[in-house]
Amino acid sequence: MNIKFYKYQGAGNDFVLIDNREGVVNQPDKETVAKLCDRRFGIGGDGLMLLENLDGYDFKMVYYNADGNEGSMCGNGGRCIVAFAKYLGIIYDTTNFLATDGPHHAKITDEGNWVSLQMIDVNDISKDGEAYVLNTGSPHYVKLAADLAVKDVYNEGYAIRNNATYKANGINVNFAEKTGEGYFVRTFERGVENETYACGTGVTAVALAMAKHNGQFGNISTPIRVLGGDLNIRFTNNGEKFTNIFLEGPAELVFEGEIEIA
Ligand SMILES: N[C@H](CCC[C@H](N)C(=O)O)C(=O)O
Repeated sequence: MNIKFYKYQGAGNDFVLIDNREGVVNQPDKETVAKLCDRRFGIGGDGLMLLENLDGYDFKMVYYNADGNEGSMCGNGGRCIVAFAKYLGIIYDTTNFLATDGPHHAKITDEGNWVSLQMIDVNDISKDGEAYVLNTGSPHYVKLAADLAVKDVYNEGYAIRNNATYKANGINVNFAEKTGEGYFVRTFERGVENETYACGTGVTAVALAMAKHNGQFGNISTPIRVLGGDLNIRFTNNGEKFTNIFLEGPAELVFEGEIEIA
């Protein structure tokens, strides 16, 4: 059977999207997802998303990691599916949709390529040695690093993600380096099991962890550069919890086409 797909990217974090409002795809198996996301044998992407109908919301976001497993929340994917919903004419400039970690509110520009996505509130940030560990919809490990441009992110990230603490459930590993107003961040992603060009829940985790690290309170805005572009995170830290968290950045349709799935 041939299905129509749309390829999006947000700061170089790239996704295959399918309009599943009519149920063209029924819980795709692991092999099908992995093949669609394969850069040589398929379309290529860090993940696959289905946009589905859901009462009470504009749509539901169903997210799979590139390895075929259903993932936790994906921040850049969330921004891309908002741009997709606008492209399909489901929303105009604001939306409320449901993802695996709960309801999300987002705003999108008229041109449809800049999305501000509200993320879940965060109460707990724990420590693992010098690193910070927190859940921004997906689990993240955040560590400050020097000379990040030349760091071996694959091997160091792989070793942390597969150590005794994290091996069973996995974790996304972010390295952050202070630059000017903000940070430069590189991420090894669980479920892709490789470095990606950007990770939305990851840069959100970095911004929150660094506010804790630096003892910053009140309304904070943190610009973050990643391999695939620039993102911004706005939030409030009252000392006990982080609220009003918004992940902001580009989301673009790259191409669309048809592919045969079993
Ligand atoms: N790229 C995503 C994260 C995907 C989550 C996935 N790697 C997992 O932990 O299941 C983002 O922009 O937030």
